[in-house]
Amino acid sequence: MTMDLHEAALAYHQHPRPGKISVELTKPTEDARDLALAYSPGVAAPVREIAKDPENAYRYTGKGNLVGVITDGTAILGLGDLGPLASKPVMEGKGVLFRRFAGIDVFDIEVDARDQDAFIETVASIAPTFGGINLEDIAAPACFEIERILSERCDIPVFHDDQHGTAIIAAAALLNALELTDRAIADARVVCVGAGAAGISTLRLLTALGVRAQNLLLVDSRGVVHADRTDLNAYKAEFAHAGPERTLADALAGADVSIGVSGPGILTPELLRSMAPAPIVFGLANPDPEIDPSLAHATRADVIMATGRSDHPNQVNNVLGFPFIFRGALDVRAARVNEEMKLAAVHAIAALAKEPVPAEVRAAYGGVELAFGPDCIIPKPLDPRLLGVVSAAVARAAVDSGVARRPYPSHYPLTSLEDIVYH
Ligand SMILES: NC(=O)C1=CN([C@@H]2O[C@H](COP(=O)(O)OP(=O)(O)OC[C@H]3O[C@@H](n4cnc5c(N)ncnc54)[C@H](OP(=O)(O)O)[C@@H]3O)[C@@H](O)[C@H]2O)C=CC1
Ligand SMILES: CC(=O)C(=O)O
Ligand SMILES: [Mg+2]
Repeated sequence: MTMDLHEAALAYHQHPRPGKISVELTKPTEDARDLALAYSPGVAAPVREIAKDPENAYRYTGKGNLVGVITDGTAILGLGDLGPLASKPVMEGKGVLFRRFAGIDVFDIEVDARDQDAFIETVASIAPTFGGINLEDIAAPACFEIERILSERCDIPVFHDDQHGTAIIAAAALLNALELTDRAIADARVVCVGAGAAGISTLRLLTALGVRAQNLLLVDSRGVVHADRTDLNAYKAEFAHAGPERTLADALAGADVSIGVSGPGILTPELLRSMAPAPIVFGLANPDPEIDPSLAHATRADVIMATGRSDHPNQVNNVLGFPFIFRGALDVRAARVNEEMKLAAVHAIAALAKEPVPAEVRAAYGGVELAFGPDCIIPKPLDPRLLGVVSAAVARAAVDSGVARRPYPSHYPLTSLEDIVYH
C-alpha cells in the first residue's frame, strides 16, 4: 500500500467521526405517544406476541433484516491472527457493504474467544438476535467445525464468507476465464495456493462444477498437499495428490490456472513463466495479492489476471456475493445456504459478466470501456444489477431445494434498494 493510500485510509476511518457505520431509527420518536409505543408500555405488546410464537420476531423486530458479522480475528484478510479488536475495521467494512449493496443491517461482533468451543457457545447464544450469521476471517481448520456446528444448532443461515463467498466468486470468474481461453473445465489443470478457509472451499466448489481431481493440486506453506504427507488435517487430506509434484514450482509447471488464497508475493515471475499458454492467475490474497498485476502483465502478455482489490481490473472479491446471497436467503427465510443456492449464485454472477455494462457502472469506474473479455471476466461490485440477479437466483434455488420458509418473493427481481420489502 502506498503511503498516500495508507494516510487516506486512516483519515477516512477517523473523520468526521470514528468508524464507518452507525445505527438509525426506523420509527417516529417525536412525542410522548411515540415513546409509549416504542418502549414502555407499548413494547410489551410485541414481547407477548413473540413469546407466543417466535416467528413473530420477524414481524415486530429488525431480526429478519439483521445479519451478525462475527469473527474471532484469527485470519484477518491476509494479515493473519491479529485478534478480535484489530479485526473491527474489516467487520465494520462488511457492514458497510451489506448495507450499501443489499440494504441489510449488520451488527459486527468481535469475539475474544481463542477456544473453539467458547466461540461456538458465544455465537450460538446470541444467534436469536439475527436473521443470518456471516462468519468472517476465522482461520482454518477451526472455521470448518465452527461453521458446521453452528449451522446445526441455529435455524438461520450461517455462512462463512471466506469459505463460500470466495469460492462462489472465484468459480464464476474461472468459468468465464476458461470460456475466454477456450478451455473445458474437465481438462483444466488447476493449482490452488492456500489450503485454508478459502482454498478448501474453492476446491470443493470447483470439483462440483467439473474440475477433475486428477487435474487439481493444492499447495500450503509446506508445499504440495500429497498423499505421503503425515501432517495433513482432514480438510487438506480431501485433496491430497498421489503424483510426484512436491513444490509450488512443480505444481505450477504447465498449469492452466493458479488460484492464490495464501499471502503476498508468493507467485514469482519465474513461476508465472512456467505456466501454460494464456494462464489464468487469481491472486486473491488481501490486501496484497500473490503477484502484483503489473508485474504479472509485464511477465506474460497472455495472462488473465484477477485480484481481490478494487483498484485493478477483475476484482474477484466476496463482496460480489455475500450481500446478495444473504438478501435472497433472508427474503425467503432460508434455514441455510445450501449447495444449490451457491451454484445458482455462481451461474448468475458469471452470466451477468457477459451482459452489456450500463453507462452508470462505466462512469463509476472512470468511464473505462467494460465489456466481457480478459479484463472483464466478472461484474464490478458497483454494478446495481447484481442485487437483482444474484438475490433472485439464490431465492429461487432456496425455494426449489426446500430450505425456504417463505415462497419466492412476488416483488422479485429487485431493481434497486427501494424495491426491498421488509417483512
Ligand atoms: N478475494 C477475496 O474475496 C478473498 C480473499 N481471501 C484471502 O485469501 C487468503 C487466505 O484467507 P483464508 O483462507 O481465510 O486464511 P487461512 O488462514 O484459513 O488459510 C491461509 C492458507 O494460506 C497458506 N499459506 C500461507 N503462506 C503460504 C505460502 N507461502 N505458500 C503456500 N501457502 C501458504 C496457509 O498454509 P498452511 O495451511 O500451511 O498454514 C493456509 O493454508 C487471505 O490473504 C485472504 O485475504 C480470503 C477470502 C476472500
Ligand atoms: C475479502 C475477504 O473476506 C478477505 O480477504 O478475507
Ligand atoms: Mg474475509
